[in-house]
Amino acid sequence: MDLAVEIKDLVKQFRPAGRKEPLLAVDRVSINIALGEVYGLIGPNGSGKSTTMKALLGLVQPDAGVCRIFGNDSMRVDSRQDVGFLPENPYFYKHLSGSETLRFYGKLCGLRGAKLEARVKELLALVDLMEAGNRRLGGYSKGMLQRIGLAQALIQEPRLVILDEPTAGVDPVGSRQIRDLILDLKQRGITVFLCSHLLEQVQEVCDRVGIIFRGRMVKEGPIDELLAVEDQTEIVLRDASPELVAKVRELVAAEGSAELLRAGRPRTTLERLFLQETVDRREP
Ligand SMILES: Nc1ncnc2c1ncn2[C@@H]1O[C@H](COP(=O)(O)OP(=O)(O)OP(=O)(O)O)[C@@H](O)[C@H]1O
Repeated sequence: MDLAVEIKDLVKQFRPAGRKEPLLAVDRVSINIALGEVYGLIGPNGSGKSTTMKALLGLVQPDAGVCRIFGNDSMRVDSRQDVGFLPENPYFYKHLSGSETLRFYGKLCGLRGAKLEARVKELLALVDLMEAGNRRLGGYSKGMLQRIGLAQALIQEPRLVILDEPTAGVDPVGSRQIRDLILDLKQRGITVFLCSHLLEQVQEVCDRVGIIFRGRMVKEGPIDELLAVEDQTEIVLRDASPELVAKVRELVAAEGSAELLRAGRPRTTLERLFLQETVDRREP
C-alpha cells in the first residue's frame, strides 16, 4: 500500500515548568494514511492530537518513533514540500486583504508572476471569497478566516493537507462550506489528515478515524465498520400507516427470534434542522 503518512510508535513528552514528572503527551501512537484517504483523529482536549500532527510536520522533535510523509522522514525539511497545513489557531496579518495574504504565502512557496496571480484567484474562488478578496482580514468573520487559512494551506498544490480543527469556532453554515471543501479535496485525490471536535463532520468526511485518549490510540478503523451496530438491522419505511407498523410488530413478535427495538419517526440532527431553518429556507 502506498502511504501518504506513516507514524510509527510515536512518543512525545513535555516537561512543563513547575511540574516534576514529565507529561506524556503522545504514547506509542501509530497511524498509517493511504494515498487519497481522509483520516480523522478525534479525542478529548489535551489528548495529543495537535502534538501528533506537529511531530508529523517536524515541528516538534519526537522522543521516540518515526514519522514519514510520502516515505520521507519528517525531520527532513524537504518532506514538507508537498504538504499544506492549517494550524489550530492560525495567525494572519489583519491589515492584509485575503488576496494579499495568499500572495504572501504563495511567494514564500516560490510562486511568482502570472502563476501566482492565477493560483490566488483560483483559491479565492474555491473557498468562496472572491468578493471579499480585497477586504482586510481584520474585518473577516471566523468562518472566512478559516477558509482563507484553508486556501493558504493549498497554495502550493499539496498532495497532503493537514488540518488541525478546521471548523473551530465556525457556525454550522461555515462548517458545511469547509466540509464541502474537504470533500472536494478528496475528489481530487488529495490526502487529508484532520482533527476536529465536530464529530458529525468527521463522520461525514472521513474514510477512517482514530480515537486518541490520554496520548494513546484506543480505537481505529474504517468509519463504516466502527459505527455499525453488530447485532441490529435498520429498516426505514416511507408513508407507513399505523396498521402496517402494527403488522410488522406482530410479524416480529410471532417470529420470536428477533426483537423490535424501535418503531417511530426517525430524528433529524440539530445541525440539519439549523441549516434547514436558516440558509436553506426558501423565501415564500
Ligand atoms: N509545548 C508544550 N509544552 C508543554 N506541554 C504541552 C505542549 N504542547 C502540548 N502540551 C501538553 O500535551 C498534551 C497534549 O496536548 P495537545 O495539544 O497535543 O492535545 P490536543 O488533543 O490537540 O488538545 P485540544 O483538543 O485541546 O487541541 C496536553 O496536556 C498539553 O497541555
